[in-house]
Amino acid sequence: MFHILIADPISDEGLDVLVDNENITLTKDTGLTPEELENRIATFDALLVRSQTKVTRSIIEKAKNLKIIGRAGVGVDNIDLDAATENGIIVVNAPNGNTNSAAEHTMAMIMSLSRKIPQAHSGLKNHKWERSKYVGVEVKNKTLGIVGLGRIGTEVAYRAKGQRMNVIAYDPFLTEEKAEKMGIEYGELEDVLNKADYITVHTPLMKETRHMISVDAFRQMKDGVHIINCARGGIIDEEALYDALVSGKVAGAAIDVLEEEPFQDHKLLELSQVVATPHLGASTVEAQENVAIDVCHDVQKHLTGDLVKNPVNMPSVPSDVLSQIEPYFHLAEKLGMFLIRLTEDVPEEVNIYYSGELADVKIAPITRNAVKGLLQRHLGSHVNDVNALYLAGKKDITIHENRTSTTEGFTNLMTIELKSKSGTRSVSGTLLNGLGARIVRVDHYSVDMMPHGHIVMIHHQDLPGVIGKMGSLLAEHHINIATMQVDRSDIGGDAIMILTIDKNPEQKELEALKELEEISDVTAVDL
Ligand SMILES: NC(=O)C1=CN([C@@H]2O[C@H](COP(=O)(O)OP(=O)(O)OC[C@H]3O[C@@H](n4cnc5c(N)ncnc54)[C@H](O)[C@@H]3O)[C@@H](O)[C@H]2O)C=CC1
Ligand SMILES: O=C(O)C(=O)COP(=O)(O)O
Repeated sequence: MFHILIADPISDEGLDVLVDNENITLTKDTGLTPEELENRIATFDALLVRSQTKVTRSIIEKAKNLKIIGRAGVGVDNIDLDAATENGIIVVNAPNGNTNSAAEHTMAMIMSLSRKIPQAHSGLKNHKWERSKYVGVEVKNKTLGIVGLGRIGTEVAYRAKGQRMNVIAYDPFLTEEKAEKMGIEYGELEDVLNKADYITVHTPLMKETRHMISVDAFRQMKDGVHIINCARGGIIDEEALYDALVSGKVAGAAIDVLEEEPFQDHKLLELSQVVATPHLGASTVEAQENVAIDVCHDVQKHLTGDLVKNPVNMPSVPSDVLSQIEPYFHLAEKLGMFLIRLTEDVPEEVNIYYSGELADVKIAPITRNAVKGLLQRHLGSHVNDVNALYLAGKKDITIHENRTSTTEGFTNLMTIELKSKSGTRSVSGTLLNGLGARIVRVDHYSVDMMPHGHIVMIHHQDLPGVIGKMGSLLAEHHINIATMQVDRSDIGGDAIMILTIDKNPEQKELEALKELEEISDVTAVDL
């Protein structure tokens, strides 16, 4: 049974996705204080939030059962992503569902600011007919500067063009060609600041964007510029904005978000040239349904073992690519689990070679599964796809991915090589069409075994009678051999025997095998 805590208001249309699942229980408890959330979180498998709940490191560290945090919206600046990743908790968001609403809200703010609609409305409500006080400006032929031309910025650009505005945009991923195609001007941040009559920000809030609109940025702007922030508080330095408004450098500002929310008492709100809404960019019936449905689908997928569509702390995999690579996840994990048993030394370096069909697919998710398998021996079930690479880094294990053309006759081949102080061990595996996963090579020995069950790997000397002795010894211990593979380097030289047996061997049984003089090493692996 999975327990989901809904800590912010999430649309019922989305929750319906989860309600029908008999393995899921939903607990709605919105408005918890950080301390209350910290005290409650331990029993939950999933947490659903919007922007209001701050999911801090201390909450995450108390969340011993938490597997997924779902953000019904775009911005994840309220979630400590590093802490989530370190603790193997996947974070998913709903990046597409509120784009339109946020863009429409931005346009509404631009128009409100230009025509002083909120101020005039509030005058009338106070029984004041003050037509001359609320003379506005047209937006037609004015230049809108967009900082951050992602989903929302792009939609704002198209709408502004519909209002006959000129648009100039800055985004690290915007090229001159793309700008030209969109019929907008391409600029650096400086150009946007210099040329725009209206400046609207649509970047995420991150280290790089915190206070990107600062005293210095305001200095570069035209006198009488209008500022709009429907993205995140903190992108604009609020002190600098206040001063620029008071000095008249900025004619007006429209604010949907501020650094500290809720913000009913902020000094910016005391200025008549500021119009504000309480973080309403995504607050439409449509957007809330969209984001809730998207995020609930992902939460359900993750809890039932499927891959999610919108991971934030892991690269996402398009579904057509996923269908190609998912069959390899199991093989990769088993190869990692097998290989780590072949050394008692601290792993230092892992090289993963992908060849044949595998050389042409997206390999990063397969690598994560291989590393997960490798680390599980020492780190236990705490390791998962989300934190495998992070934990490997923490243990100073370097991971290299390589694509090669050496297929050794297989249509696909994956080899993992593990380096430690005592040397290099390796294992290769393939997916046989219709027959599933096989381990086909261990170090330089060829084998053909299913990566499944109780496996005993024996290094011995290639002499007549060794196999018989081993068989008799196992029989004495009532151990039945299910499959056996043997390979050797040369006649009478080193040889390898891989057995699958019907039960987990006890230590004393392994010790008994080691006592046979022709045997140099015995390793048991449970896959
Ligand atoms: N007020 C509200 O209710 C809402 C606010 N938002 C906010 O809007 C933000 C943008 O949302 P989307 O457009 O969906 O995200 P997005 O990821 O599609 O777009 C963000 C864009 O910012 C650009 N960017 C990043 N760093 C930059 C920098 N230093 N300078 C210029 N551009 C930079 C990125 O390249 C990207 O194109 C979200 O992060 C969220 O915080 C989103 C929805 C509703
Ligand atoms: O999606 C976003 O980033 C938003 O800012 C919307 O926030 P909300 O879900 O309305 O609290």
